[in-house]
Amino acid sequence: MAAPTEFLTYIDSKADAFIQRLADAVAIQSVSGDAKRRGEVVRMAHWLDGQLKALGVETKLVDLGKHVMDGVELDLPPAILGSIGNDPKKKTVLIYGHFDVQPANKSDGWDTEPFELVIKENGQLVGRGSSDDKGPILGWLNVLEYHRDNQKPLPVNIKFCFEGMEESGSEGLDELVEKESKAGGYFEGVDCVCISDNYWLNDRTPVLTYGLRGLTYFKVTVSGPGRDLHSGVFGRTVHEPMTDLIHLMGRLVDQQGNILVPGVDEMVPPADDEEKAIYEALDYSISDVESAAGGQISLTSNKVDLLMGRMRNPSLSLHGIEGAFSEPGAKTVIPAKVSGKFSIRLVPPQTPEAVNPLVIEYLKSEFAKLNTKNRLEIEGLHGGKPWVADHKHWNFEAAKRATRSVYKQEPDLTREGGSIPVTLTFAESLGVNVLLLPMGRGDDGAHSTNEKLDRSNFIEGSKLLGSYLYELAAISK
Ligand SMILES: NCC(=O)N[C@@H](Cc1c[nH]cn1)C(=O)O
Ligand SMILES: [Zn+2]
Ligand SMILES: [Zn+2]
Repeated sequence: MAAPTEFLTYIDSKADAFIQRLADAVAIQSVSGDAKRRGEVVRMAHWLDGQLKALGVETKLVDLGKHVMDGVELDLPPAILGSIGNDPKKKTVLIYGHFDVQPANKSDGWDTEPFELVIKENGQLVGRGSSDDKGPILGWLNVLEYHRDNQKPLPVNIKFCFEGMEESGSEGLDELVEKESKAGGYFEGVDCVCISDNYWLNDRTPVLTYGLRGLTYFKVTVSGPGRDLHSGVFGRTVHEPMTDLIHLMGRLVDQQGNILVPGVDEMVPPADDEEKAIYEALDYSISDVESAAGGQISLTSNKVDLLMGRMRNPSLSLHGIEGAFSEPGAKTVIPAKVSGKFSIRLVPPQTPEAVNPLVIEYLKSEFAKLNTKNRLEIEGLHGGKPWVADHKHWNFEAAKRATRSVYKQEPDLTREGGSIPVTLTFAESLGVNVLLLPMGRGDDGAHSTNEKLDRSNFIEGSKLLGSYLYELAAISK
């Protein structure tokens, strides 16, 4: 059953108001990884809660307790649970999204202020969180607004689960999901789950996503001197922490992306011809990755190898060094304590539990080879397992039908290189199918500078989310 035509025209007619609401959401600097902005994440939770209530959703804010970040104890932002519709004859879908965002500062290289949504002439809506994940969350609100304004019943019952810590390890959420998935819990009766929090492969073909990579994130600290030192006084006189750390970081991954930690790449069985044919059929090219990356830097010119690198192979990325001199100028310092940050994206059968001991043992043995008198500390910051779903399930079929009706295109079926750790928790705790139904394009620049969501993806994407609910209602289980 396609969505009513008046729903589609309503979404078009309200486009400017919907974009203004996105601007209001982007203006709240809900950076979960920045202790100083924790109040903004909480403010975002209250803003979203108010929006949901105004649209007829019964909500509750759930206190997730406290956690320690960078040595400071902080209150976790509340999760929002919501419910609208309770008709036993209708299916119940659980919708997840996150209202926190990655850090962003204009000085990182943004052309405009990251927390002021800019509407560009080419239709791009530029601002932190526009695509990841405020735009998609607001897409669901746009759907609710049509039903409220036109006094139309929703075709399905909806439960919502929105969190404010996804970009920082989803602290506290697994426990909540596990608890509420039990008999008598908030999620009782849920038939399927839908998450809109990833991206198309390119800028033209919609996708449905049935896999995510897992993640394990490390902080490796090398320290020795009692304070920062003058390199003219102490250079070639003491063991320098930065020299040791750079050596360790340089021993993790090679220039072709091969992971040098023994046993990590080897855990993953090679793809056979049948699996390679799946990647060959996807609408993707080397120029898609290079234009999205903003440079001619792809690791290979073989499309299948490139897609396997993103979707079904693990990867190790170096993210940064805390404590290193990073200001403009030429300070001649020997930093006393430096912490390298890196993470590994995991694929089945890898798990953080299986991979972490290999990484820790390797770092220790490489450090021992340095014969340094400095100290090494290794911390696992957060992690999550990879997830793969059955894409032949009726939940995916409903999304396929909705994609055909809104975009007049057949969606590609993809596995995503990123991670949404709670996805597997939903799948395992509820025992139902989980679908990823992205709104944004592959070149949106999520986590990067000048993150954007195209106006057409926001508007057509809102139609897609609504149409999916109608197709879900109509499809046989
Ligand atoms: N849109 C999903 C997403 O961006 N997820 C993050 C999760 C994460 C983990 N640690 C920091 N962020 C991702 O990087 O994949
Ligand atoms: Zn996200
Ligand atoms: Zn993200």
